[in-house]
Amino acid sequence: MTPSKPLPQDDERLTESLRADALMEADAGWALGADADRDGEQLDREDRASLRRVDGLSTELEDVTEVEYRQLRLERVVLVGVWTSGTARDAENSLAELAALAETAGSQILDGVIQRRDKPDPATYIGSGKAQELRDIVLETGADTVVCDGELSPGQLIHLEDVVKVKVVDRTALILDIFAQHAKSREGKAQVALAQMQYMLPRLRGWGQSLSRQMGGGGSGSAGGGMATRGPGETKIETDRRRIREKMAKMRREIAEMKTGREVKRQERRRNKVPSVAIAGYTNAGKSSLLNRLTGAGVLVENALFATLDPTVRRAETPSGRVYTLADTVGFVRHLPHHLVEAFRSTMEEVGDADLILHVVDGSHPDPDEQLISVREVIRDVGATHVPEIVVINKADAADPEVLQRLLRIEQRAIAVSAKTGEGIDELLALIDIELPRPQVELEAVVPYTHGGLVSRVHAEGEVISEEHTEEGTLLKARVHEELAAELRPYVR
Ligand SMILES: Nc1nc2c(ncn2[C@@H]2O[C@H](COP(=O)(O)OP(=O)(O)OP(=O)(O)O)[C@@H](O)[C@H]2O)c(=O)[nH]1
Ligand SMILES: [Mg+2]
Repeated sequence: MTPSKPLPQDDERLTESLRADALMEADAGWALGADADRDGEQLDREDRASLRRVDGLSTELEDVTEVEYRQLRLERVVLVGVWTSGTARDAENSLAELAALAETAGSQILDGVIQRRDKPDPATYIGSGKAQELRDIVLETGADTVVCDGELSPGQLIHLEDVVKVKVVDRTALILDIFAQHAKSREGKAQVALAQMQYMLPRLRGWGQSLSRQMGGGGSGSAGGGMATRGPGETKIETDRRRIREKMAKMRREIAEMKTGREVKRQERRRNKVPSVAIAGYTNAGKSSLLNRLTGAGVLVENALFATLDPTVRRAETPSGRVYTLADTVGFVRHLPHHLVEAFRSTMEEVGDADLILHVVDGSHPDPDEQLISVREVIRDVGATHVPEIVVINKADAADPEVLQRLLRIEQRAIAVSAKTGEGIDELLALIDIELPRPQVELEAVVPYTHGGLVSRVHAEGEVISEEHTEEGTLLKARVHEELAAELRPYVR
């Protein structure tokens, strides 16, 4: 057993952190030789542990709130999962996903452990005995952070931190951090910042300390300084809470305004009767790749989770020439922090408004069924179950053919494609054409050549059955929406 040295007391901390800079150099040198003397003497090991710990202390542990609030700057992490139900494989998949999330956030994974329990320990999440073992792993690997695969209560975070003596973060904080790194639009950033504040609020008590520094920055990039000073009799924590609440209220108002702008655009699209298709699916399933493949649009594709955090809407055309909009959406993930489900409702709402959902699933993933289930849960949450769905099993080039066959059998309307190679894309385009709502009015009209614009609109917004150039004008047989039908009325035969 590795002897675990007690965490330095607060008064020691100052001295330690003063020493930290000087030790950094020595530490770097040590790291290179770390593996070589892994089996060295006990004392040596203890030394290593204390060096590592100081390293972590320099900013991380003391300023845990600040770090958490912006960017976690996770570097060397150990993952911990509590396996309460399902098979061992489920638990492993969940931890593998946590690893992908942590990597996306920019960290190096040193180790991962799963603890079998009926339910998470209310005090330390994994139980105090296991927490001690975890402390040993932290020491052995030189990790500076432990990432737990779940949402921990503020108390659990603190207790576990006390035992493992490095920063402990949970899945929620991790996802929030990734979202903060990836959000691009003003609205996206504001939503993430709001979700982060919501997450922070109940966790202030435990982490106590000063919040004033972090209030200056944050995901929103809001103005710092000039914060109200503490009123008489108000404790630091109360002031901090009040500030956060005020800021949250302001942010909610701003988000509401931004939402109105987006709503207007959506209304416009609806008035123009342009059918809309929403691409939804688990994160990293290949939604953006599919959008690019279907429209030739240059949307960011990345082998990282949550590459897309802002809705992208593109114009597309069916093989028969019908125009529709295609919207890329935020990827879903299991245990999406509920603050975020709320915050990202806007993108999801787009899904509920769509005429058709392309539900993209990664056919090469170890458990695509689970992905389908969790995405459908979200679809249900945002009240979009009435929208017809095509299950697009992507990455057919990399998937196990048997898995593809099985999914195609169980899903009613499903198609296997590869956004990478283009396999199945033509069939998908044809399927979209079939599934998109058809314009209601069928008519035959002779449009004078002076009204060429109207003919183009019939092509774009309706469905041309036949077209002929006659002496009086263009003879069109077409299906169009009511508004266009009204405009064509003078020329109807
Ligand atoms: N082999 C293979 N890889 C693919 C295919 N489609 C996408 N990928 C890869 O999968 C990764 C994720 O693709 P994205 O299009 O960014 O996925 P996304 O669903 O938009 O992901 P988020 O926006 O992060 O939720 C990238 O590395 C792609 O190159 C495919 O058909 N085959
Ligand atoms: Mg994407």
